[in-house]
Amino acid sequence: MSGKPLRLGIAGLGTVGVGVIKLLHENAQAIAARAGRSIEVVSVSARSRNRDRGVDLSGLTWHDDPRALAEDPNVDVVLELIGGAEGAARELVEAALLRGRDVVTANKALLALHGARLADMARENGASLLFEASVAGGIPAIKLVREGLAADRLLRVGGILNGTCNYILTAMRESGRGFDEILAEAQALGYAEADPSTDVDGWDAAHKLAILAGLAFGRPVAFNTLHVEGIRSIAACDQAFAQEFGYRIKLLGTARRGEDDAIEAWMRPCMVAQTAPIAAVDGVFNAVITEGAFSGPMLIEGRGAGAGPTASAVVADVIDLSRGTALPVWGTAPRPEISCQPRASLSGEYYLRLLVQDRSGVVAEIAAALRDAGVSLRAMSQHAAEVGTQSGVPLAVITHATQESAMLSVLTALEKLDSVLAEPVLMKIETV
Ligand SMILES: NC(=O)C1=CN([C@@H]2O[C@H](COP(=O)(O)OP(=O)(O)OC[C@H]3O[C@@H](n4cnc5c(N)ncnc54)[C@H](OP(=O)(O)O)[C@@H]3O)[C@@H](O)[C@H]2O)C=CC1
Ligand SMILES: N[C@@H](CCO)C(=O)O
Repeated sequence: MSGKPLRLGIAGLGTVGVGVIKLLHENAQAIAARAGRSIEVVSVSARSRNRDRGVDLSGLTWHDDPRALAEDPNVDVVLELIGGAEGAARELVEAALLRGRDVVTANKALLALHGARLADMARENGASLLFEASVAGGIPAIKLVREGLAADRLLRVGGILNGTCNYILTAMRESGRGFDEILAEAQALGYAEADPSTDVDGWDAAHKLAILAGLAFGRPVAFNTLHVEGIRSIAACDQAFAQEFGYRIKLLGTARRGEDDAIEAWMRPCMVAQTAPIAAVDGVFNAVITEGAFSGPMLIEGRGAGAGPTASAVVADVIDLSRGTALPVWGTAPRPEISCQPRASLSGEYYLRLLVQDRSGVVAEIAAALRDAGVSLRAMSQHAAEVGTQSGVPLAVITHATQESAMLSVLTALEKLDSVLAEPVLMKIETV
């Protein structure tokens, strides 16, 4: 074991930052044995200096400005655990990389939006940038794709990448209650943020998918070309229809390699068969799926968030740096960003749910809209009006395989019908 410790500067002392300090303390011996030397925290930064964080910070250098960690001569590795694609987090990471200093981060927004530029900065300055904790918390998703499957030609990556959404969808299904009620419960339990939009509107999961896709296909994807939908529109009746048709609803992300290496990538609520392995991934758990031309399909399930799982991934990156095993950011020499194919080019079976007037001729109007777009029906069901709701009944159809462009035409036609009382809900039926 080397006599010289590896010295860390930690910016951000919230859930993850404090989790890292606790893990380094509680598992110090095993970590030092694996890293080949001891790992020491020497400097820290957060907003509020006086907050009791439940860990002993005495003897550590405190920086009010996290960017000072990039220049602190006693720091070997900077840990960015602040969060956010812009502001202090981005400034710190860029400042550290520009000085050739190695960085470990858990920040998926930063990587998804600025990964291409950060990879260039890391390469140009001989620094490493590691981010295992940014995707699916404690699941070693990045190592799986970048290292374990390095020899394969990946055809698909994705999975369930947001624990808050998976918790909400699971609780809705199990209890029959609506989205708003379960969201409030998730907030009370500390799963969802006070402003839950990053989670429930799909952005957090989409950031993670973009990172996985970048690693799988050896180049960053242009994040603004990903199709992103959240789960706010899912109602109790959708859960009931899903059950009836033999499906479960999951916020699912997929990035798929198409012909000529074009990339299809989306994050959206989907129907998956009740018998599919991913349908059984419930509650706050995440699952990462890969499919390689040589390795075939794979699914890993685990805790995608929380202090312990996330700190475990952060410290694994630190151990890699200590061992000298860090790799290029996207696993290969940097290549330019690639755009995802437009939504209209997708295809598959679809679930379409409407709230419609309960009168003669309505089903014929809807069937005509589907017929005009060349969409064939596989199944249809109508439920009684929910007690206490306004007039209108939920009606759902399952289509045979079709182009998404055809389903978008159907939506346009339905907008013009007086019999359709609310915005339709369209979900892809995904075979995983
Ligand atoms: N929580 C989780 O389960 C997971 C989180 N992540 C990622 O890890 C990162 C950290 O998340 P988490 O620990 O939950 O976040 P928290 O909100 O719990 O902590 C953020 C920390 O950053 C500090 N901070 C905020 N702004 C500044 C600033 N301008 N200057 C200095 N310090 C600042 C805060 O200081 P103060 O405490 O003084 O307010 C706080 O200590 C994020 O990128 C997140 O996406 C990834 C996987 C899972
Ligand atoms: N908010 C995320 C955890 C951080 O990645 C989730 O619910 O999965």
